[in-house]
Amino acid sequence: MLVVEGLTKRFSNGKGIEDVTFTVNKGEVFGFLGPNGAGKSTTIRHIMGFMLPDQGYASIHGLDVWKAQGTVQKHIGYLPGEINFFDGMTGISFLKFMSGMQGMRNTTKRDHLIERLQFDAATPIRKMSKGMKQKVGIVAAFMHNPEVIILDEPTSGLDPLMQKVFIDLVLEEKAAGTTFLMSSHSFQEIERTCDRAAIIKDGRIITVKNIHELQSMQRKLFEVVFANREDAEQFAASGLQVEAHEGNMVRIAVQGNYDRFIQETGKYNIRSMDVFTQNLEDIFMDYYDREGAVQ
Ligand SMILES: Nc1ncnc2c1ncn2[C@@H]1O[C@H](COP(=O)(O)OP(=O)(O)OP(=O)(O)O)[C@@H](O)[C@H]1O
Repeated sequence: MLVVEGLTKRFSNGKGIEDVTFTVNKGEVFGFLGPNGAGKSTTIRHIMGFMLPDQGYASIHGLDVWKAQGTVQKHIGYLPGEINFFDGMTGISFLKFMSGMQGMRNTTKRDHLIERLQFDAATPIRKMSKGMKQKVGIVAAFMHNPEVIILDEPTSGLDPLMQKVFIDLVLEEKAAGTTFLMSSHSFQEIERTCDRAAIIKDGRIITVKNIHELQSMQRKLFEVVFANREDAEQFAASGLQVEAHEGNMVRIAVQGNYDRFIQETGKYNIRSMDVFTQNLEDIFMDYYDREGAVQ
């Protein structure tokens, strides 16, 4: 459905993207992950046909996004990373304007989305918070039932409840066969929605992983408090990866395989247990540190 092949753009400051290549199949949700400045938005702007690459191309439905910009954009819903709407409009007047551009008359889906995202669309955009603007942008990207939806950090500015609503929306559209490309810093969002994800750093794709591989890259820290000190000591000496040990508390790092951790904890009387999950940035950094060179 979406093909990105050798996409290269060098800005005059030496930054940009280099030989970015991946494909997204119909009905797939494809994540695009990487630290700030890695090249996610630049790649997405090329896919939208807003920028002419120095080399390579992107195509949707077999149509080159640059050459067939007008046709291709009819199939796409797009949420930009930085939303600059027409400040003079209200949310609803902006959405009506966008529907007009898309030649869309049926407003059922638009109204349904506004209801799901719970915001007052009559508010002037200049008075909207970042989260509210983000909601307007999400409605604009979804409301015309596009075949492909491209989202640049869709949940930045949304509270946890709305992030969940957004995830549900993506899953519903995915079930209906919509194809997604989504850049994100949120592991939960990627984990809950994506089939595969590309990791980009310094303008280059480092790797493309399926969601299970990605999950196995995630390290979790378990902070276990034992009923007595001796148990804590024995547990800490059991060969698991101990990050900290103080009195009755032992903090263990687990990556991928939980079996041994569960076996060991099962032997003792435990008073409490907390789990801390690594965020995406930490996973990238760990990954780059370990892998070093580009794969
Ligand atoms: N028009 C431009 N002119 C010059 N440099 C640019 C331009 N657009 C982007 N860059 C640079 O290219 C690199 C990639 O930027 P890009 O916005 O694609 O990163 P990103 O992965 O989307 O980051 P973030 O997570 O912060 O949104 C950055 O170093 C950025 O400063």
